Amino acid sequence: MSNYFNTLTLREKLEQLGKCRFMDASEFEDGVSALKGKKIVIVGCGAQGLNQGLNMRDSGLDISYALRQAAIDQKRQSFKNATSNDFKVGNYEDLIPSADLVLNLTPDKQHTNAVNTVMPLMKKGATLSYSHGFNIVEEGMKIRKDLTVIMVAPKCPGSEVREEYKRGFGVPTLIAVHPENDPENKGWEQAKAYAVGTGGDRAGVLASSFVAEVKSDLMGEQTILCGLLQTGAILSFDKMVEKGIEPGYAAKLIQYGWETVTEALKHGGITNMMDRLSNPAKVEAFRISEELKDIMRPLFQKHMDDIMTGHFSKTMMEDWANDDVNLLKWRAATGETAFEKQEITSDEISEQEYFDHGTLLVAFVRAGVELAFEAMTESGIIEASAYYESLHETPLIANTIARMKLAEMNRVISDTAEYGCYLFDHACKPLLTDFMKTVDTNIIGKKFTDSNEVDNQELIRINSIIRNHPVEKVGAKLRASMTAMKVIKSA
Ligand SMILES: NC(=O)C1=CN([C@@H]2O[C@H](COP(=O)(O)OP(=O)(O)OC[C@H]3O[C@@H](n4cnc5c(N)ncnc54)[C@H](OP(=O)(O)O)[C@@H]3O)[C@@H](O)[C@H]2O)C=CC1
Ligand SMILES: CC(=O)[C@](C)(O)C(=O)O
Ligand SMILES: [Mg+2]
Ligand SMILES: [Mg+2]
Repeated sequence: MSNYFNTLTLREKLEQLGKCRFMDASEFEDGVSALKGKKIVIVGCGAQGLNQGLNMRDSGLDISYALRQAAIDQKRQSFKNATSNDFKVGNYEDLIPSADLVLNLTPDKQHTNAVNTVMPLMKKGATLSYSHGFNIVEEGMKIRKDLTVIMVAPKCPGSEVREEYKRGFGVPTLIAVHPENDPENKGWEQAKAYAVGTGGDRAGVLASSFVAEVKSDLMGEQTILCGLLQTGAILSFDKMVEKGIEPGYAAKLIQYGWETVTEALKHGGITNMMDRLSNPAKVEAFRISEELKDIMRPLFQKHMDDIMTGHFSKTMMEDWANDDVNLLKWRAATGETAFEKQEITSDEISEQEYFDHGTLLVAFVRAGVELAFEAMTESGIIEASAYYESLHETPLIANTIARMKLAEMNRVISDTAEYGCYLFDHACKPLLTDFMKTVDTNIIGKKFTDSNEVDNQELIRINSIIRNHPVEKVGAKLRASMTAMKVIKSA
């Protein structure tokens, strides 16, 4: 097996990277009918497996779980997840041969192994599905020619896939059909029905490609979504403690601060998030975020380049082959950080105080979202995809930090995302050493200033730069269509 992306010609690479079409609601009018009555078997019952299955069953589909015999015998978490939710569970021999659609929702590092075990048992003409294209794109997995290969990739953690569905909504989703495996021309119909089953169609579906999904997904999770939130959390916490802010307060300001400031981002983009600051604090946050962008731009570009060349996946796969030595070491080290161990105060922090005392957090988010968006679009990823992978998903990841700090984020995201998150964090912290020396409690921990004096011309100039960034333009369009979909639903 070899890297599939690297076997493509430049023309083919650009064509695949540029696949991104926002699908119209009318394209989902057939609902789940292409999968109605079909036997859908999910392999793996973890973060995505359980939550996608719950949604699809509620949408009227026939779901069961194929688990490894050992997981059944030992009643492992996957077995408990499935049986406690009254799903039918069996081993591969029991369930795979009669499956019309097999959803491979095992961790990426297990895909080659899992697919090689499952594929010989699959009936002729069945469909194999992924929620992340790593195995196909980075490992070059070849699938039997009679099988259809599709992808339905929710742009968020598994826990939020379920929460959004229960709210009557869904999460933006990328769908794709592997061009090498669509012998009966049924891939798109099935992928669309699957996206309706998980509720994704209510939030927005992009007709994408395996290539575009993998390259953008890896970039988002390593940089703004997980990596930068981790780096920003640790550095901001340490700085506050060093400057005498009460540690319990500092930890709470970070744990819930990301969630609070990115909630404003979710509703009205960077413009609205920055507007929640006082005018002088906004001017300062803008200045700092410009500085942060200059410092971190080379690192964001390096992550994008290493993802494109296959260097990232090659080195991560070396760690897989080495029993995850680095992943496990880095996970343990994260658990030992002062931020992670600090108990938070029970004192209340008002919503506005998170902004007023968190100027630096806002600056980190603006810098990270814009840099990730810019690095992706400069490399051929289309804007809507880049928006979902940078701005849209940041609040969903911030929600996991609010629940139980970085440990919870790193537990819920995939192992692939977690590995890339640590990689970025370890490179980013030293880059910011000099910058952090300039940081004081006026931008993290306390209010920037009590005055509201500001230069009109300066404010106008800054507002215009913020509002005219391409992520704001595409964001306004995509958010408008999400609201529209919600309205249709409740009518
Ligand atoms: N985590 C997330 O939020 C997101 C994940 N994805 C993608 O979804 C896929 C699944 O990831 P995720 O949900 O994080 O995975 P998890 O680690 O949460 O779950 C993995 C499940 O697979 C089972 N499993 C592990 N190894 C094997 C194996 N060799 N053979 C069969 N089953 C195995 C485990 O059960 P047991 O060990 O008990 O057998 C467990 O139930 C990945 O492709 C990931 O990139 C996409 C978007 C977001
Ligand atoms: C949650 C998600 O979409 C990630 C970050 O891509 C992942 O967990 O792999
Ligand atoms: Mg993702
Ligand atoms: Mg991912």
